[in-house]
Amino acid sequence: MQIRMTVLGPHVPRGARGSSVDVLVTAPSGTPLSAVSVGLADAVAAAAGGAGAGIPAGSAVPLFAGERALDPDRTVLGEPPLTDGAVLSLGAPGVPGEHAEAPVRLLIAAGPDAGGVHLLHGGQVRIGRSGEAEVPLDDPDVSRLHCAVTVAEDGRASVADLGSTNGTTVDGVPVGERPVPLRPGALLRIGESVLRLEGADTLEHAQTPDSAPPADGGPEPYAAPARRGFWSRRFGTAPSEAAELPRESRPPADPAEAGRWPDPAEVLLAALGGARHSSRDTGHRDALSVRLGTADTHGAPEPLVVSLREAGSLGLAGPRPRLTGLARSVLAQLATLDATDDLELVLLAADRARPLADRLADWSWLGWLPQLRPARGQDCRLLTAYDREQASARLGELLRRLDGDGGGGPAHTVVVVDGDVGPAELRDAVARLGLRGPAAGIHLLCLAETPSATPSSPLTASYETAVADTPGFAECGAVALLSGDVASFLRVLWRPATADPATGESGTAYGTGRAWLDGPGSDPRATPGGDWFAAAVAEGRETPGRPGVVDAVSAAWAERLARALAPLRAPADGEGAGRAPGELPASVRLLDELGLARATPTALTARWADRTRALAVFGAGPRGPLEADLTAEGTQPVFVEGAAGSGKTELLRSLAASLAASERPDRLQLVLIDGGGSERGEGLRVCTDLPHVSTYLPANDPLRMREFAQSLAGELKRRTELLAASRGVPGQRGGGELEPPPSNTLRLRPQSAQAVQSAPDARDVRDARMAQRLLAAQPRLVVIVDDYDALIAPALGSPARPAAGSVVRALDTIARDGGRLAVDLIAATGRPEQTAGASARTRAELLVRLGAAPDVPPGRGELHRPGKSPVPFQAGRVTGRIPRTATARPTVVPLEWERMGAPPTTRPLRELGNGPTDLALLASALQRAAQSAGADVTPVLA
Ligand SMILES: Nc1ncnc2c1ncn2[C@@H]1O[C@H](COP(=O)(O)OP(=O)(O)OP(=O)(O)O)[C@@H](O)[C@H]1O
Repeated sequence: MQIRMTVLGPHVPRGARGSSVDVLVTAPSGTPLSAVSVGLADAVAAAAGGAGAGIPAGSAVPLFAGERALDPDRTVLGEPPLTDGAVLSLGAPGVPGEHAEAPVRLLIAAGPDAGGVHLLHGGQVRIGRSGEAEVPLDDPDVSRLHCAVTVAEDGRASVADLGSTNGTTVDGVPVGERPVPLRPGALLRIGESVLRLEGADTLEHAQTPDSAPPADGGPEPYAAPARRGFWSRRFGTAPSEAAELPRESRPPADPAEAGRWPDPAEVLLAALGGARHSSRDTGHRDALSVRLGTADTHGAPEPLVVSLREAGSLGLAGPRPRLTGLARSVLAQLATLDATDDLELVLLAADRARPLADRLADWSWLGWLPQLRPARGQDCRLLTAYDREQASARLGELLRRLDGDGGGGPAHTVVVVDGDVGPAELRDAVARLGLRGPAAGIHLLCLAETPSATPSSPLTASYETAVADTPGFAECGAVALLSGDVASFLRVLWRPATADPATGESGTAYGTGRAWLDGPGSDPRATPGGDWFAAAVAEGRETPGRPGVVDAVSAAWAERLARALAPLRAPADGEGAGRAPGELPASVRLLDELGLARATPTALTARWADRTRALAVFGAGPRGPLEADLTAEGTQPVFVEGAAGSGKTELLRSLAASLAASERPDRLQLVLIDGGGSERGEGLRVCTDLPHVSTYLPANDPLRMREFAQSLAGELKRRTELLAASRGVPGQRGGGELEPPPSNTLRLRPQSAQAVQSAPDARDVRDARMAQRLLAAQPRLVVIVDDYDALIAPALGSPARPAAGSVVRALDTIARDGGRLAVDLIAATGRPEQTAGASARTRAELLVRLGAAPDVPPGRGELHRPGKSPVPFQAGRVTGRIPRTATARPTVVPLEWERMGAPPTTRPLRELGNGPTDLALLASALQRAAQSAGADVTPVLA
């Protein structure tokens, strides 16, 4: 399990360098905070430049979530408040959280510093540009101390101007220095900002019956309505048909539409509400639609909306930081309002013209969003690119989808292209995505740094600069250009829609857009570049006809929103909805699939006590570990087919290891056979340290092979006779009352271990109950055979040749009768044509095909069962060498956002070629567990 969180250092002013660190915690689920608290403290100390940062030494490092002290032994990683995106403070309580009981909230609904939600507890708050203001507002047209809002004890609010330069209005009526009432819902305008009060009664009203408590229940004490409630309040049930969005958004005439385009503050509240899904799924009429700002229509703000589905791609141009503020608002809306599982976000921020630190400051907040996690098997930890290599990887993944390699995964992808991407081939790749992407559900959000459009720098200049500097900008079907002295205005322009030459219809914009974008010349008006734009400006075709005020939000706002969304995970697939094979990991550790990342003797003893079964774990399946209980009916023989190098031997080792982890060695024994002898490398010999292995037979020596075959046949016979005896000899007391075993298994429990220690020859057992007890006490025997084909058809001159037949015959008996006798067979073949007629194959209940598809990693396979559809899986790996630290204890490593887009193989957890293998770790832990359990092994076979 991996959790990303932020740890704030003690007594360091917020924002000071090194005062906080983002970390990635890797630990088995259920790990208490105490196991990582020292690691967290070390990470903070390292970020602050070593010791002396006021961090208490030793293990007793107090940690807080907000003001709340966390009990290190009772707070568990992965559970609230220790979920993805959490913020902890070290040594001292953190900043107190806002209190949900506040009677009134002040929302910054629109403007260049939109999104703020301020809880008013009563008394006066001053609003202004100054740091002195209780509600600071980064709006250049707002005075330093602009106006004051006072909440009386009865919850009623009033507002007064504080002698501002540009004045204050409430619902269009100017406000002087004498306080006037400010009712919930009334619009308070100062500078370019719109503020709105929500009273306690509005809040209660907003709570709908399906509101869920916040997902983290932790340090964010907002009383926001849950997201589901939020949407149902506005839309009722989600419209399922995609209706066309009006190209020019009009003020909603229908009051039911009033909340259709939530302002940034409402978006934040929706995110903090923490419900799992928004109802804006792919079929929703407003899916992928975003509000960019507001135009003033008779004093009422009218949303400026662009649908990415209609525009294909959207270009934003203007000076920073307003440009980034607008882009954040757009992305926050998509991440919050569109269904999490339907949307994927990708960031390309590899423009070397800007220092990496600036790019990280702009974008690291995105890293917390669940929509940036790779869900289509992309080779990275986040869908981000901060350098050319990562940009090339991201673009490659996206372009492959244009070529039909869709895979499973989210329906829509929005790619943020922040400035240039570098070499010509990458620029071309972005342009291709801009042209063909929308038809495949891939939309660009192109950001270009340009001067603000002013009388001295016309719109066309902004557009030309944007097209020249940011690839993909020329392909955008709609562009929003920031304008005005301080870039607090914006203009939205659309490319002219043209009829589809094929049908003559003007369908959705990207449909028609594609027609003319794909081939310049297919429409005479559609010349690439700025001609359409110049024409639009000349014709005054901006939409709407006058500038609006931009919605821009701060980095802190965006990070807060993203952290709130971080713990949202895709829900489990519905029954029968398997994951596409491409989504399986390229490699998995068996220990992770076993839930035994820390293979300690205690954990193993607990596992043995917990499951007295023979659990064979194949690896990672579409919905968690793929496993089979060999004591259940219809699970053996297990037969594995696969070409050389497909991972057969490793799979057999994993099966052996998982069986050993599921049952005590005195109750389950492993018999291992390398059918190709010992010349073929390590084979199954590496498993012989597992205390369960009673026999290892490399097929080299005919003498040993014959002895083995005899002893195996003898054991099978003994068990067959015991079984017959246990079913009772007619006429004998008690015999007739016996029930047959419930399945093909011997599940009977031994009543006394002593009774079976002196196990007499089965023929001497005359009493059925005694026979039953004896049978139940027989250890289960699992025979695992690699290179079975080499036994069936030994090479000419092979030393195994004279004796192979006797071994094969004994194995045939197991394939036929083993289930009843608690003897199981697992066999693998590299030459399926040689083994097609073998009983193990013809009777196989579980058939594994490894490497069935081309170009799959070793260990990728499918499990076939008669009459069922095959299940894809990635076999567990046990002979990988992983640094001991990774397996033995949880780790805390600083998060390097700029490296999250690189292939995960470069992370410190990769196999290093030193340290013990997982198999060796497991074997030694099993030995110790067996010792302390007193589980002596008396090999069943001679
Ligand atoms: N599940 C796995 N995950 C990662 N790597 C694997 C996995 N299984 C096998 N490999 C790697 O693939 C290579 C081949 O594996 P293995 O020897 O198990 O294949 P095989 O099918 O038994 O081949 P052969 O028939 O030649 O013996 C080895 O280098 C192994 O480390």
